Amino acid sequence: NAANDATGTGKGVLGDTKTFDVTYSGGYYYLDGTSRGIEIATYDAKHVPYYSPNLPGTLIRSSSTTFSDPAAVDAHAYAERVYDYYKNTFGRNSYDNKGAPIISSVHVGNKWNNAAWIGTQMVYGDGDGTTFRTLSGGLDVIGHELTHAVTQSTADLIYQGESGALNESISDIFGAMIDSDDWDIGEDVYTPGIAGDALRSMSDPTKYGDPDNYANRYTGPDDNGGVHTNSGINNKAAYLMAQGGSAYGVQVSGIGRAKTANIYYRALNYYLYSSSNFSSMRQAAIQAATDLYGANSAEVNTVKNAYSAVGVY
Ligand SMILES: O=C(NO)[C@]12CC[C@H](CC1)C2
Ligand SMILES: [Ca+2]
Ligand SMILES: [Zn+2]
Repeated sequence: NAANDATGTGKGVLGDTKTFDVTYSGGYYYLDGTSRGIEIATYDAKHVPYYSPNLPGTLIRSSSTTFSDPAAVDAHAYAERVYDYYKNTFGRNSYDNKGAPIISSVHVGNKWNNAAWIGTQMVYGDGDGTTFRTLSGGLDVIGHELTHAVTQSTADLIYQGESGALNESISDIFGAMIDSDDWDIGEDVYTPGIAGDALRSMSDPTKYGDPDNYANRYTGPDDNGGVHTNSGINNKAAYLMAQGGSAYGVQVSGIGRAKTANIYYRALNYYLYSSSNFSSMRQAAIQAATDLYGANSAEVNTVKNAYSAVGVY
């Protein structure tokens, strides 16, 4: 209850100090905040794998309000940031819009170069220190993972083929909207020894070998039919929608991040469905923009041009 609410503090993965909600009980402060009206709690998995029945692990506590585990500090503080984004931007109360608790486990697996939404909670690996540093250190990664939960609660896009690529792209789009200073994904945790690179680029997916046009999509079996690759096609469309630009001879005038986020959020909630493909993504975005801005609006025109620019009709 409010009486036990307290403010914790600690250094994150990149050495920055942040504060977050904790609860005091019996001589300890726990990474378990309830001041937002929902529970946000962070656990130490103690290296069990992401499929272990022992998840979430041990609720992280400290004998003072200072927390010394950077992975936990960022997982907890960034979960609050992502909750606040969805609540403040769209009025959405947690990933299910019904106030579901947001549970995260850090130190999952052994030097695991990954993070995931496992259907019930978020899990973060520590990385091997070369390919990744501990993955909760990226706000866009946490935004990406929690958006998988939002997608699961709305369109529930099937995680393979074109619907799977859209599932991945929706997570990248909102990860980039929340981590709002760039159009890269994972830059804060990817290859700590190499400056300036990222796992994926939305402004130029081809920079990291992902397609930026439907004609160049991957059609093989790997990675559930290339869900982390073909996401580049829709990521490029979203980038062009927000920032403007030209691709493959098509000019797009940008409508900004906020309107782009509104269009995708509305498409996700009302027009996308589990087997949506890229063509239905185009239609869903046009319909959402029509609802929001009018049939003959500049916004609708931009949506059409953005999808034409990436070869999606
Ligand atoms: O795209 C992803 N999951 O679907 C990633 C892979 C590395 C970052 C953490 C999780 C992004
Ligand atoms: Ca980023
Ligand atoms: Zn993902």
